[in-house]
Amino acid sequence: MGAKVLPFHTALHGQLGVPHADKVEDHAFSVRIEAKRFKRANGGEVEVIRDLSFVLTPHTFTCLLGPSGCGKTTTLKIMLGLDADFSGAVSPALQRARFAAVFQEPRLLPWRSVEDNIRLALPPEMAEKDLTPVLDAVELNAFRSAYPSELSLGMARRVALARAFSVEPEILLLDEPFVSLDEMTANRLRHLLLELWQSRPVTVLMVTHNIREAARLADRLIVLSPPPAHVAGTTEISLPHAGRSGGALSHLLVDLAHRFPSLALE
Ligand SMILES: Nc1ncnc2c1ncn2[C@@H]1O[C@H](COP(=O)(O)OP(=O)(O)OP(=O)(O)O)[C@@H](O)[C@H]1O
Repeated sequence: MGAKVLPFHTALHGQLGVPHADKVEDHAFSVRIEAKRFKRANGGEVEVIRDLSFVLTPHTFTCLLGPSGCGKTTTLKIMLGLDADFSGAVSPALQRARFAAVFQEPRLLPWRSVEDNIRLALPPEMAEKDLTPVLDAVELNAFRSAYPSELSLGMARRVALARAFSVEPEILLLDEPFVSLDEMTANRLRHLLLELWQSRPVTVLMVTHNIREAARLADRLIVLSPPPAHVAGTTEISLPHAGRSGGALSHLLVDLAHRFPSLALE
């Protein structure tokens, strides 16, 4: 199955004041996984992904949803170049892009301060970068000299977000970054992510199980099938983010649950 080119999201580009690309194909980030298999301990193989293709339109916020074990993390790993053992291809634009990734575990070096954890991720040309704005954004300036053991999980996740944003990525991949946080902290971080995403052009792909989270953050959802995973459906969410609360959010969720019944069961 060939890569699908999905419609260019002109409304969002207008909203963010981002110049239109001449041709989507020049800039879009495409992923085509014809097959991904894992070896089993008994010597057999299991096919986790088959004919999974999607295109990320630049500067959009996409959520990747699907049943547990369908290959979402594996897809991110392939995109990050951490798993090359698959048949298919990712677009050259994707391979060239500056990446940042945020995982469930903040993955901070315990022997380094907050500031050093962020600074270590910077490319050489940004070595002297002023980190005050990004630390202000995550409200951690007062903790820039603190060590990870002195931080709560929510604070450590904020450091991970700040680290990801400080490298000024073209693509930000997030793998359930807010799971197992209390709802208030998770909401604060979602809001922060949205603000950071709106503050500069970055293409975001976030894996989540949380349909409510996806409905609040994404402007596009990609829903995967059970394994071997392929794209079961995609949908655009055009409702402005500021309006995604109360009755409007409930309507959106009902509509999504109707369109993708498997998500309602997650
Ligand atoms: N290194 C590995 N070796 C063998 N099997 C693996 C390996 N990594 C993942 N798998 C298998 O591949 C399948 C997909 O795993 P993956 O972590 O990508 O799923 P997921 O959709 O992210 O799951 P979840 O939503 O539960 O986090 C699972 O069945 C998993 O057991």
